[in-house]
Parts: sequence; structure tokens; C-alpha cells
Amino acid sequence: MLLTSTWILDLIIFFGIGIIFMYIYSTRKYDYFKKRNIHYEKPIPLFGSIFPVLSMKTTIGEWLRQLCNSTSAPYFGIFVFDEPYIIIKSPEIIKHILVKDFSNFSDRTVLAPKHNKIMSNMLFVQKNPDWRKVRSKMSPVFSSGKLKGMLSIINEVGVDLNRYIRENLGQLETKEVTAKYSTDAISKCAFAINSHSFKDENSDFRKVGRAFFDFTWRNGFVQIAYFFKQNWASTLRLEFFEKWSLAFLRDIFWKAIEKRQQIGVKGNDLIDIIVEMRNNKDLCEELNFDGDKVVAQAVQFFAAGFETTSSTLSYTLYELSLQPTLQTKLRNEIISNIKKHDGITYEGLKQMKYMDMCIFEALRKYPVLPFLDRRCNEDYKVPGTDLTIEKGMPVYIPLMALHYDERYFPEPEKYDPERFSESNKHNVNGLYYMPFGEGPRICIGERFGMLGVKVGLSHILSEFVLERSPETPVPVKFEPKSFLLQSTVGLPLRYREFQPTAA
Ligand code: HEM
Repeated sequence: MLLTSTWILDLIIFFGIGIIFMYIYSTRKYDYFKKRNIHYEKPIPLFGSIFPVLSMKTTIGEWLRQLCNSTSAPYFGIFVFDEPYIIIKSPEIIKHILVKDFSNFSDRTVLAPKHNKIMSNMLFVQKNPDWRKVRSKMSPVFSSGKLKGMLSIINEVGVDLNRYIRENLGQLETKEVTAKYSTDAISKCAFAINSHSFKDENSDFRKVGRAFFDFTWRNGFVQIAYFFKQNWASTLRLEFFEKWSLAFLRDIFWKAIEKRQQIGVKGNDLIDIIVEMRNNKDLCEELNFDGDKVVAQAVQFFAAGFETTSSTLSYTLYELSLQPTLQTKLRNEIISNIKKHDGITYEGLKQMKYMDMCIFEALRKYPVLPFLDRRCNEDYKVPGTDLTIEKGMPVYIPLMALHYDERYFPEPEKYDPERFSESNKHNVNGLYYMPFGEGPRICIGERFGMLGVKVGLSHILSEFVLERSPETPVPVKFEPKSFLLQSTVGLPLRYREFQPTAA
């Protein structure tokens, strides 16, 4: 008993004071946009404006889309808990931020956790100046020469993929099928290991993939902390990826490196490239490139490549199953291309223009990342506007909202590859279509990702016809527990063998 004669009353008073303190603290910046005459989404104490996302009622991509539709302003504010964030809708301003004035916005907001050396050395989260050095050294990994070398590895996985489909004809969960394919392709390219996902539902790599990206409460909470409340994530030492999964990848990776160094035979994969880098003493010194910093590059390859490739491939197949005419058009292109090039070749894949259009349109409707983020490094006056973005301010580009904006893409819900035909030019006076991001921090694996998707489409559509089944969700409902656009019920489709008609 401190203040009153009963401890219950004391407790109520302390509790009340605590609530008042939290209220005052969490709302102290809530006049930020009002003072600057910037349109903003009204916050609620403690949570800010983003409560619908935090309570997992909606996905962040869909929420930002709703907000963008509710105002004609070129930019507006939101509050994430107690912090103001600026959302940029104007394609011209976006171009300034991502490309022209990149030096002011060269880092992402997501945490690079000091407590985890693998995670903090992944390119996606790395901050400058380290990011610049590692990016320039990793870029050659994705050169045409290296990609051509990796094509034969991915093609082998494509053969396993079609064998699996043939053995399981009927209804298949397409997202799971494409996840097996991308898991095997990336584990072979980055770790020189066949993870046998098609044979073993619970192969170790597949388990790691699930642990990384399946929508669980744990993953939802950690993603929120890493993207929105970095100080919580570092104080609580939260792990973005579960410890056992990183330990598994680290172990596999070093074994692969040792084996490669012992036998000295090249494999045209990431392991070769890393071995080359490790043998270059100057480079290792410059980057302080050893131990977990090296492992980080392979884990990055897996983490960034596995879900992105399988998501894009599965959504393209899903949309084509709903529109058989488009599916036939693409199949015809694939079959004649395979005949012309005597198989699935690098040159042949480059020539399939309709395939590009189908993938670009799938990426418009289902961008793997529904928003891009940057943090302002120093006060920045946006050219041609009254807006000054202050140092430290997080800036979001609402990718999904832009991809569904009727001004750029009429009837946005409709899947129409013709939007990306040669005659339809995009991003002429600014940026609004960017499934791989833009500027110096654009996706480093864009060409590798496209290669994986194209090889997968070529294998599947040359041999199978995909159809909608009663279980196929139309339209797709996105899982609010995930930052990525994942269907709540997967993408079940019916597969049957393609029977070519005699010419
Ligand atoms: C269809 C497949 C893919 C899509 C749609 C995609 C999309 C993206 C997007 C939107 C970004 C953010 C760009 C920005 O902020 O401007 C990104 C970054 C990144 N992606 Fe991809 N990605 C794909 C495949 C891959 C693959 C296969 C890899 C690696 C093997 C990869 C590695 C990365 C890395 C390392 C970054 C961070 C780059 C940096 O900060 O320098 N991605 N990706």
C-alpha cells in the first residue's frame, strides 16, 4: 500500500498513470503532418494509422492501395506506431527517390540485426557503405555467362518437375509444386546440393523454405518488428529466420565449399563464384569477406530467390489456367521455340516475347514485394514541390497500389498480357511499374529470377494443360499474416497431359 489504503486501488492508479504516460508518449508526433499541411491517415494512440495491418485484418499492399485510392495527393503521411512515414504516389517523385537522387535514399528501413552476422550481411538489409562494396562484387554472379551456366542445372530440375506432375496428374497445389521446383533449382545453384523436394515432401531444404516464408504468427510478428519497429527487434534480439534454419544452411554451405576445393571440378554455380572470391586475397581483405559474411551471400540467394520465383511462376500459371486462350497462345510459342532451338536454350528463352508479357502481367497483379522502402539520409527538398523529406524519415513506394492504378492500367483486376506488348510503353515520364524495384538497389537477381520462371513455364506448359477446378480461388484472397502476396488457400489447379493435335 503506497498511495491509498488498499493495494487494489494503488494498482489501479499506477495502471491509469501508465496508460496516460503511454498515450502521451505514443501520440507526441501525431501533429507532424498537420503542421506541415500534408494529407495523412488519422492515427489511433499506440498503433498509429497502421492498425488494420497490425491486427492482420488486411495485407499491407491492399491497405496502401485503399489509402492511395482515397486521395489525389501525390504523397501523404501515415503513422506506424508513433513514427511518421511518407508514402509517395507520384511517378515523377518516385523516380527522383529511387534513381536520380538515390544518394539521399540509399538504405532500406528494414533492420540489419547486429546480433546475427549472417542476416546483417545480406545485401537486402545491408546499409552503406558496406552495401555498395558487396553489391559491386556480387553483381558478376548474375552475368549472362554465369546464367547460361546455371541454365543446364535449372533445366535438370525442370525435368524432375514434369516427372512429378505426370506421376500426380489431377488436382495439384500449384504454389507447392512451384515451391518444390524453386527450392531444388536454388539449392543446386547456390549450394550444389540436390534437395530432392519432389521425392521427399519434408526434405530439409523444403523445411527451411517453409520456416522462412510460411504465414505463421511468429513470422508475422517478426516481420512487423523488422520492418516497423527495428529497436524492438534489436533489443529483443529477434531472429528473422529461425536459428536452426540458418545453422542448417551454414553447415551445408561449408561442406559444399570444402568438397569443391578438394575435387577442384567446376559446377557453374554460386559455389564456384564464392571459391573464386575466397581465393582472391585482395578482395577478401577489402570486404573483410570470410566466415558468416560468405555464408550470408548463399543464404541471401536462397531467401531472396526461392519464394520470389515460385510466387511469380505460380501466379502466371494460375492466371493462364483461368484464360485457356492465352494459355494456348503461350504454349504454341513455347513448343515452336523448343523445336527451333532443339530444347530449352538461353537464346530461345530470350526470344519468347509473349512469355515475357505473361510474366510481366502476373508481376503487375502479384508484385512479390507489395511496397518498396527507403530511408532518407539527409534532409531532401523534393524538386517542384513544397515537400521536404527529413533525415531519418522512412519513405514507402506503394508498388501494389501503383500496379492497380486505373490511370496506368485500366481495368486493373483483369489479367491482360497485351498491356506489355511492344507498342505499350510504360514508365516514360516517371515510375509506376517496378516489380523488381528500380535504381541502384534494383533486384540483383532479376535475370536469374526471370530465368527460373521461364524455364518452369516452358517445361510445364509444353507438356501439360492447366485448368481451373472447383477449389481454385477466384479471385485470390491474400493472407494478411504475410508481407508477401500469398493466397490464403494456395493455388489448387487441375493438370492434365497436353495432347498435340496432328498437324
Ligand atoms: C521473379 C523473381 C523476383 C522478384 C519479383 C524480385 C523482386 C525484388 C524487389 C522488388 C526487390 C527490391 C528492389 C528495390 O528496393 O528497389 C528485390 C531486391 C533484391 N532481390 Fe529480388 N526478386 C526476384 C528474384 C530474386 C532472385 C532469384 C534473387 C537472388 C538469387 C534476388 C535477390 C535480391 C536481392 C539480393 C535484393 C536486394 C538488392 C539490393 O539491395 O542491392 N531476387 N527483389
